[in-house]
Amino acid sequence: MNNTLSLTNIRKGYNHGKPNEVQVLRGVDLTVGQGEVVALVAPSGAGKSTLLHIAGLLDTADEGRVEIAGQDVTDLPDRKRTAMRRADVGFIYQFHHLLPEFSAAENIILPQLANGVSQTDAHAQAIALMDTVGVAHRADHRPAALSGGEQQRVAFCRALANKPRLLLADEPTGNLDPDTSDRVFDALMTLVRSTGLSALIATHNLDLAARMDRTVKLDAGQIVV
Ligand SMILES: Nc1ncnc2c1ncn2[C@@H]1O[C@H](COP(=O)(O)OP(=O)(O)OP(=O)(O)O)[C@@H](O)[C@H]1O
Repeated sequence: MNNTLSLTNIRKGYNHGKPNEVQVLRGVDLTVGQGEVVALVAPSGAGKSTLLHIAGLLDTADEGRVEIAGQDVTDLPDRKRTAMRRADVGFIYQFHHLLPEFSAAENIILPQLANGVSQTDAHAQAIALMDTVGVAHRADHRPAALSGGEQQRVAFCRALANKPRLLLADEPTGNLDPDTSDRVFDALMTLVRSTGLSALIATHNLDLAARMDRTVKLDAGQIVV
């Protein structure tokens, strides 16, 4: 069976004026199997955001191969990369980035409408997802009226709204106090498990990492055991 994500020998540098002065990723090999939830643990500045952006087709590597669901997407033209990102990848960041002028439900409905889903179906999907993470009763409230934990739960629902194959999360509960982080992480895992999604979740928190299927460590630009 194909892996949902396969990264092979990924290299990425930033110039800072000189050719490749900063080598952030130095030959990363990483896979995420179907339905597998992998923790990505890395010291600050190790390149985990860079790696997630390359895996999610938001950035390109200097070298190496990126495959999503068995398809080599390394050299796809921009238009196809964008289409694949929209259809197949869900992103969650440390900060929710919800649209402030729309309600919680609308924030989850809008990306579905952009993907051609009907208003009725998009609304039903939004409520079902919010129900799974315990925020359905906040559907009509704007983000500013929600707690930090509720805002992040809504952001999880938005990331999953278009039924991606792969979820990429960059410190998804890193902005919350420890108790809230724990509960919100539980909600995320419930959502991920209920959809059978494959996920790569970056965290500094080793307790959270231990609740995933497997942990990979990124250090000095490579995956270390
Ligand atoms: N666009 C860029 N131009 C130049 N250098 C960059 C760029 N983006 C990232 N870097 C550098 O690459 C390194 C890795 O950055 P990245 O954001 O991937 O790390 P990170 O592991 O996610 O860090 P943190 O945990 O602190 O968010 C850092 O040294 C950063 O300064």
